Amino acid sequence: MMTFCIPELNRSLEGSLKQKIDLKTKPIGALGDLESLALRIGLIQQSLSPSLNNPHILVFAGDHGIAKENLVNPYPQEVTYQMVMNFLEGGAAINVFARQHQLALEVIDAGVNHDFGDQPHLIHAKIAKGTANYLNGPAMTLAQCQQAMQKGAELVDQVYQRNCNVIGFGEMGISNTSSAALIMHTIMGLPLEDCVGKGTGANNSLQKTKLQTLDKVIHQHNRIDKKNPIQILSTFGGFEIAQLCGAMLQAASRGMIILVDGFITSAALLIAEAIDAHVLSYCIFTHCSDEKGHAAMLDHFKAIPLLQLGMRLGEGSGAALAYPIVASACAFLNEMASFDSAGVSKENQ
Ligand SMILES: O=C(O)c1ccc[n+]([C@@H]2O[C@H](COP(=O)([O-])O)[C@@H](O)[C@H]2O)c1
Ligand SMILES: Cc1cc2nc[nH]c2cc1C
Repeated sequence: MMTFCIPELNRSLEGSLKQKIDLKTKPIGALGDLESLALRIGLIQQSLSPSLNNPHILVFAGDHGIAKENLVNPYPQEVTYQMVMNFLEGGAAINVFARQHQLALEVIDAGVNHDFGDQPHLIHAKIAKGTANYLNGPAMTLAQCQQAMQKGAELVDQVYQRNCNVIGFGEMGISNTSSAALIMHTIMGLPLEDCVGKGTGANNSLQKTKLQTLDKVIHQHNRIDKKNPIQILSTFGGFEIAQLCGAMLQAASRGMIILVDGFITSAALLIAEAIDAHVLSYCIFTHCSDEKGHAAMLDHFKAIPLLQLGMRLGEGSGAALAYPIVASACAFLNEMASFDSAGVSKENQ
């Protein structure tokens, strides 16, 4: 069993960071949420002059046994590997946004049901060619789950060793909104219908079948221990979700800034939080996805997302889009003049 050691956020610089922010040439609080963002970045890095180094987006891809039945997913399973090829060729939304904002992008085969052969730019971390169908039993064994978490952690360490201190996580996996909904329902205890949404675009009829199918899955696994996050992850998870979970825990252990994307990455974070709640201190919630359930998840994390654009794509797209805002928070803290340095008068009330 792997262990993570996430340091509790040291708040000793909070007062001086707040003072530095308040002394910038602006009315108190006028940079709104950018100010709390700057404070969070300073606390994570334990610095009054933080810096964002070698930002990365890691996209984990995996397939799901349930997808073959077409009961929960509008798109067929092969779209997962086809989109991985698209990522490698540079044509997906995440490629465009990562290029635009100069973010390094890594694509990981966590468990896609395809032989990619020799793809030099793909990170080969396949646990198996897709999970088992959770209608019949757990999606993966405990050993596979731990192996996946370990692999996710190792990949973060490799990026950390390249001097990266800010990392966004994305995913690709047909049917993974179903895994995320099952995890959300089990951990948060909300009714299943509040957790199940349209995913890639289920129509009303498919959404009904999706809900009925996932209700069956919940009944099938009604003896699950709701206090055992690894059991929940191995029962409902995808390999990409398990790698994300290990990756997030390791990133927090290394004191990195974590950019959380949408519904599925947030479900991975629910598991990570249940393993070590300190992980949340290192997270920046980049956007509120349009997927039903994400807003409630963000409330659970007490998160104020940076963006709300009605997006429900995944791939880390929200994290990439929000990166310039995070960079601006860091930049104003470092570069803005203070009232004293610029000779501007302070308020007189
Ligand atoms: O990130 C999100 O909030 C999000 C919301 C809906 C769908 N997705 C993406 O859509 C895929 C899963 O959708 P589905 O309908 O096959 O469960 C998967 O590849 C996700 O990246 C992602
Ligand atoms: C085309 C397509 C692109 C995606 N990117 C993330 N999930 C996706 C699902 C589909 C179907």
